[in-house]
This record gives sequence, structure tokens and C-alpha cells, in this order.
Amino acid sequence: MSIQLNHISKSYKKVKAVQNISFTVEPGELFGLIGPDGAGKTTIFRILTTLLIPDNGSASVAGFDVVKDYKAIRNAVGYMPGRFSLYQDLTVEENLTFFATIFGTTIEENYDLIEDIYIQIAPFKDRRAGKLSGGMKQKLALCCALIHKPKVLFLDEPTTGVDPVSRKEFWEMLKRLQQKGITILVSTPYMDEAALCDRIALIQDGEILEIDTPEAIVNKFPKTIFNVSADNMYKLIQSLQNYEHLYSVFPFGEFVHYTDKRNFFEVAELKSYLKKTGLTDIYIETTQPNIEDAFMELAK
Ligand SMILES: Nc1ncnc2c1ncn2[C@@H]1O[C@H](COP(=O)(O)OP(=O)(O)OP(=O)(O)O)[C@@H](O)[C@H]1O
Repeated sequence: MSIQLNHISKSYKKVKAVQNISFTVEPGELFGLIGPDGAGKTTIFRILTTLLIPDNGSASVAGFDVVKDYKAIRNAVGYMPGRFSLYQDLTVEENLTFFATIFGTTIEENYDLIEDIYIQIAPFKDRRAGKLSGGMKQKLALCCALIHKPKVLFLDEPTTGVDPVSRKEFWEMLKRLQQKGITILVSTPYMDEAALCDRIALIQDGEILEIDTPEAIVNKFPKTIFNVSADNMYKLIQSLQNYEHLYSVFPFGEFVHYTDKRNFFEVAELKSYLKKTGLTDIYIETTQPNIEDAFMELAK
């Protein structure tokens, strides 16, 4: 096991940040912690990277105990914190040299691991980190987290605030790092990114709702989902909320996702109800559930 948590809990005074969390991450796995702001993701990262001591439970990373063997863990892992980890006034090259030096290595020694990523920011190597775009900062922070060849990489919300193209590129980079044998624990509030992980833990209010592969989580969804749209989105949601057979409704892009309490029903009946409430241009079609639907169902 590369990462193992057994019944970990942590509170900040009265706030129970994480409660009784247990999961394992296998060597070479890309594992995602998926949950909204405040779910407890950063607290889990801080415990696993030895920056915070848990109140209860035990955890190990790369075979080392997070409390007893904290020094060994710090050498074995790379950590890209959610909030900015770079020195704004140092240049790209100076930041990378700094991180290499504190780990007793050099950029040249481990260049093969970061090459793919570094060549994208190399044209800006003399630019101060504070003057880089969001996507560039993120690439530099990843290089800094990798420069000492860690066995396990921790990435806390690496794509928050990054444009969609850079987000896609970032996930492609993670897949390549995984192929080089690095175990990766990544957190994200973006449900679409969950599908790119080998396995995910859905987390809310400090508790794990479900752990499985993204496919298995979606396949367990118990209801048929309908994409519904009409001329007035706000009124559509209100009408559906007042429908006696409603099970759940929530906005999803240009549609709302609707599920019905009944296992079988005529779509025409729902359409005629919506028409009676004054809506026009009504569209209803079944659709596949996704991780967000599964999360909403489990979080109910
Ligand atoms: N130092 C602290 N003191 C008090 N409460 C804290 C502290 N750090 C986190 N919390 C609270 O603990 C809970 C979990 O926070 P945590 O940062 O672990 O969640 P998160 O999923 O990483 O969310 P975010 O993306 O917002 O950081 C939240 O309710 C948060 O407000």
C-alpha cells in the first residue's frame, strides 16, 4: 500500500474537519478526493504530508508512519498545496533551483522526470513566478513538487482557477507521471475530473460517502435520469419541485436533471403537467448519470 489511512479524525476546536476516514491507495494508482469546499480534503493532505497531527487514527505513506517517521515521509513525497507554494519574487529557474537544493539535489539530476513539463515553461525561466499566468504557475509548482523524484505525489486542488485548456493538459501530465510509477493523490472540486482517476473517494462534511472506480460509482446510481429543458429555466425548476412524483431535480448546464419517485412512468404525463404550468418548448429525454448525479444522491 502506498497510502493507508485508518480511522483518521481531526477537529479544529469545535469544527470536526474529518471524521473516521479510512482508505488505501495502491502503488502507482491515481486516486482522487472529490468534494466541495470545506469537505476536509486539505486536512487529509496536511495529515498525510506530516504538517498536521491527527486527533485519532493512524496513517502511513510509502510504508512510513505519518507521526513517527515524519522526516522519511518528507523526503519520499512531493506536495503541491492548494494555495500558492511558489516564491513570487524568485524567477522560474530560481524557484526550481531552490526546491532542488533544499532536497539536496539539482535540476540536472532529476531533469528526466520534469522535462515534459519544464520545456513548456522554459521560455519564461527568467520571469518572476508572480508574473506568470495561472496555468504556468501550476506547471512550475508541479515541477517544484517533483524535483526530488518523490514516490508519492500529493496535489491539493491543482486545477482550481485554471482555464479549461490548461486543466486538460494538466491531467494529461498526471497520466504520464503515473506511467513513470508515481502514486498520485489528487483533490478536486470539479466532478468532471473525477472520471479521470482510477478510483475516487467522494467526501462531504469530513466524511467519506463512497469509494470506488468512477464507472462503478456511476453504475450504482439507482434512478433513470432525464434531461429536461423549457423556455424558462427558473420556472421549470419551480414546477418540477412542485410535482408530486418528484424525486430530485438540479440544474445541469443547459438542462435540469430530473428523477421521478416511480420506477416506470409515461414521459408524456410529465410533459403535460409542465405544459399546464405555462411552460413551452419542453424537451425531455433520458440521459446517463455522471459523478455529480451520484454525489448529489449520496449527499442527500
Ligand atoms: N485552521 C483551521 N481552523 C479552524 N477551522 C478550520 C481550519 N482549517 C480548516 N478548518 C475547517 O475545517 C473544515 C475542513 O476544511 P478543509 O480545508 O480541510 O476542507 P477542503 O475540502 O480542503 O476545503 P477548501 O478547498 O475550502 O480548503 C472546514 O469546515 C474548514 O472551515
